[in-house]
Order: sequence, then C-alpha cells, then structure tokens
Amino acid sequence: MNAPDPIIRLRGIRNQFGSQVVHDNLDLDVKRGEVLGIVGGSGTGKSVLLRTIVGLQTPAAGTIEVLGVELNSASEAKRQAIRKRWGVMFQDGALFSSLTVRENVEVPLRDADIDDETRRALADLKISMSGLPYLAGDKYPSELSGGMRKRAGLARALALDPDIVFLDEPTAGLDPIGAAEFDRLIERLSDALGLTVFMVTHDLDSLQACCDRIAVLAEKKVLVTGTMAEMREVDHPWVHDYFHGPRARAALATAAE
Ligand SMILES: Nc1ncnc2c1ncn2[C@@H]1O[C@H](COP(=O)(O)OP(=O)(O)OP(=O)(O)O)[C@@H](O)[C@H]1O
Repeated sequence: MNAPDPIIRLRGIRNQFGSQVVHDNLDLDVKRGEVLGIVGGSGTGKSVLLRTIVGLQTPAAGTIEVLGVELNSASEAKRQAIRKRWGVMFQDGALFSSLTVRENVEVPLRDADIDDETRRALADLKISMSGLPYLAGDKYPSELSGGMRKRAGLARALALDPDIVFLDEPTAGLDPIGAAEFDRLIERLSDALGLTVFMVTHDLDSLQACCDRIAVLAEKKVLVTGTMAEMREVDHPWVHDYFHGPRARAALATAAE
C-alpha cells in the first residue's frame, strides 16, 4: 500500500520578525492520522510554526498545503472551508471569559445550519469527549481549574469534527497526574477519531506517551523527524542533550513501568 499523502505539507517556509529570522527554508510533512510532537529549544519558533499553518502568521516565503490545498494561493472561500477542517487549542485554552464552557464550544458551530437544541447537544458531546463532567458546560472559565480549562479548549477545538487538531503545549502547567490523563485523552481521541494531531510540547512524557513521531526545530528549520527511539540516535548537541538528559531518562523509565 502506498503511504498516504501528507495531510500538511510545508515547503521553504521563512518567518522573520525585523532582522530576526526564525524559520529559513523549513520543510515538514505531517502524515494523516499521526500524532506529531514538535520540540525545540525556547525561541526556536514552535508556536510561530503552528500559527503559520493555521493562518495567524503570514510567512515571508514558502508554501503551506493542508488537505491538498495550498493556502496562500487558494481563494478566501477555499481557505475558509479548510479552516473548518481543523481545530486549535491554545496554551491557556483561549476561552471567552464572558461565555460558559458550553457557549464557548458552540462558537465554532454558530455558522453551521443547525437548530439551537442540536448545537447545544453537539457542544455537550464534545464537552464529555474531552473528559469534563457534564455540569462543566454551565460553568464560566474562571470557575474551572487550569486542567479543566485546557479540556474545555480541546472541546472547542473538536467542535466541528476536525481532521486535524493543533495543540500548543497542552500539558504545560498541569500536575504530572493531570498531564498523564491529558496524554491518554489525546491518544484515545486520535485512535478513535483518526485525528491528526500537531502538538507543540516541552513534555518528554507526552512525547513518549502519545506521539507517533517527533519533529525537532533547530537551526531555523526542522532538523530531524523520527520516533522517540530514533531521536536517541541523533548526533546533534541539542537533540542529544534533550533526549538523553535526566528528564528523558525519567520519561523512558515511567513508560517502561
Ligand atoms: N509577533 C511577533 N513579533 C516579533 N517577534 C516574535 C513574534 N512572535 C514570535 N516572535 C519571536 O519569534 C521567536 C520564536 O517564538 P516562538 O514563540 O515560536 O518560540 P517557541 O519555540 O514556541 O518558544 P517557547 O518554547 O519558549 O514557547 C522568538 O524569538 C519570539 O520572540
């Protein structure tokens, strides 16, 4: 069987802020159905890369193809249609504070041609899929813990039954038990829904627990991609230190338990 086309295909991406070049000639393929972890030192442009793919940052050069559509040359209508095929969960959940959790999850569904009751039921379904208690739908973001806010952000990202979800540091700020639960949730959702997950993370436990592949950002590009085991064989100072450091050893030991 031929390998499936990449669901996301980046070629020659350049991002620059003033004289600071963040990405230069960056290429990346994300395969359909995989959970891809994006790692790299602080400031290597992981979040900028995520923002570039979802259209919040316009690159100075390069092409971004999602689901076979080159976004920068596509018509606005085509771009809009592709945008509905993905969901994004930002670090703090990025919820509207004046709306309840259910209303937040309903926001992406507002343009859909469905009645209020169906919209509400769909929102409740995504809330429960994200592991939140049923009553959480009536709460405001300020009434939730950080971990629950992240789950609410995930529920909103899942609102339109996306093909792809983008997660920016989903386990940052969670305690180890909450982080491990979140990893399991991502793994389950990806398996059950065939979701492609693009996850920016610093969390070696997450990489070990739920990523099929890892892409390392360094030297302004995707330096290397591969499995956790393959990363441990890479001869590059940052990659070596990261995947052989004490935290990597702890993550491997936890996974082996
Ligand atoms: N809107 C912006 N204007 C100017 N510089 C920016 C902007 N957004 C990002 N940068 C710069 O681009 C670089 C990459 O930022 P980015 O947030 O993507 O890094 P990161 O790899 O996600 O880092 P971290 O792991 O610390 O979150 C940083 O030096 C940052 O200051």
